[in-house]
Amino acid sequence: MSAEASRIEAERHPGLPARLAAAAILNDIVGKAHSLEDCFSPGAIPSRLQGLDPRDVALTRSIVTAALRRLGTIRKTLGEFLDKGLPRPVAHLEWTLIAAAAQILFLDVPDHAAVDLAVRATRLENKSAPFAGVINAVLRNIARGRDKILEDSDPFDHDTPPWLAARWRKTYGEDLARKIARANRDEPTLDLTVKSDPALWAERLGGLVLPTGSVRLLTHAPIAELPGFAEGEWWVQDAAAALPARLIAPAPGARVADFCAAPGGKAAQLAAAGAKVTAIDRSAERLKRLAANFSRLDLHADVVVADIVGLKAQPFDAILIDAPCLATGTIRRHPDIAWIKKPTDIASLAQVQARMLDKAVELVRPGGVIVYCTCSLEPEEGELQIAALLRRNPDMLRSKISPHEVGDVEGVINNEGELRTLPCHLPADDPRLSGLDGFFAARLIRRS
Ligand SMILES: C[S@@+](CC[C@H](N)C(=O)[O-])C[C@H]1O[C@@H](n2cnc3c(N)ncnc32)[C@H](O)[C@@H]1O
Repeated sequence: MSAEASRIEAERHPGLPARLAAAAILNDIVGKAHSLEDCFSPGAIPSRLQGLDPRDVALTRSIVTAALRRLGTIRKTLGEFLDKGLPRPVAHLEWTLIAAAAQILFLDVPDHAAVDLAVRATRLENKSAPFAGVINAVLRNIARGRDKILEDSDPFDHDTPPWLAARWRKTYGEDLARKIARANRDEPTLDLTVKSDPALWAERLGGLVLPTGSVRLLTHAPIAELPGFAEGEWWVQDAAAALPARLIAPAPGARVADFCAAPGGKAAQLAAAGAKVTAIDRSAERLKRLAANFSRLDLHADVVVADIVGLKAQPFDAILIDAPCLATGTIRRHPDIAWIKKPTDIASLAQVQARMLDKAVELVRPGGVIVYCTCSLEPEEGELQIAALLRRNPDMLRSKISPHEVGDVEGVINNEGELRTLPCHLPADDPRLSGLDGFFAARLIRRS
């Protein structure tokens, strides 16, 4: 089919552009390791969303997210119905199948629409058109076998990459590793950090106040349209991500550095608590987002574009390090992470984290505090990193975190007095309101 004929076909079938975009984005993410956020950002290259209206963009995102959350289950199912696979010249049809299977199995899309649009997408290209019958048959089989497919699907055995499953089993044991995988399957809530009066904002927004002080909502409304956003009364931040900055509890006017500050959720907490914040990040682009967030929130920080490792500055009273990491604690929110990160990434990230910790030890005043955190479930980026720092620096001591400081949430403080939240923590009667991102945090004090 010519490009013009394809355009006309897409116009005649309003759901088609979103399906084409979903298949292309899945290929960009899983095949080429682009991140989910990048693919949906306004400057995405390549842009798959051009010409789509906001409803289609939202549908595309739902399809991609559902497919990534359950990619292992979908691929296993396709393998059963397509035992010889797809010939190399049309291998990209796997993404059309995956996007359609995600709609059939996990979204509220009528089977006939999902199948029909996948078949139409297949017919758009001359080389794939002869496979329209195969695509139709496979997807109809999936629709017929839905109940059994869902019953047999296991979040740990099928939807967690084997290398991550093996790591979590070793670190957390079989039972907890399975609970983490189970929690990663669920759509996360929207958590907000409010400047003040969480009870009032929970009431206005129809949410609830968590024991940690965050406000939790179930909504798919555009964030900017929610009450209080334009007035700068709150910002979006997972409830676990809101804990590390609280551990600093700065005195009014204390000089606090936020190493790796952008886009600024934790820096905003420190500024709102009365600290004089220096927000440092090496990404000028991400710091623009921090500046925009601070302007909306009417907060102030000194913003510095710099690589932490070579940073020169006067000593600080406290330093927060939210180090770059594998981010395996945030798979609920970013299911792409499970498929684009590699075990070999850990060693290089751990090296950068150790250098940032050493820089913080150099730049914190005697008696000052360092809080180190990562949103990783991997001990090399958390517990082991701190144990190694304490071995290297006899001047540094752990300042144990008390359960009371983190809302007495059950099971989140380890024997060393460090914070270790998991996606399966904070269960709720309504399972849709459960869960936390997986965070590690430790608080250290430099001897006077
Ligand atoms: C986990 S994000 C920070 C999130 C932020 N603290 C918040 O709460 O909104 C990690 C940040 O580290 C920054 N980064 C990575 N390596 C860095 C380096 N060597 N020096 C400075 N910033 C770095 C990245 O640009 C990224 O913005």
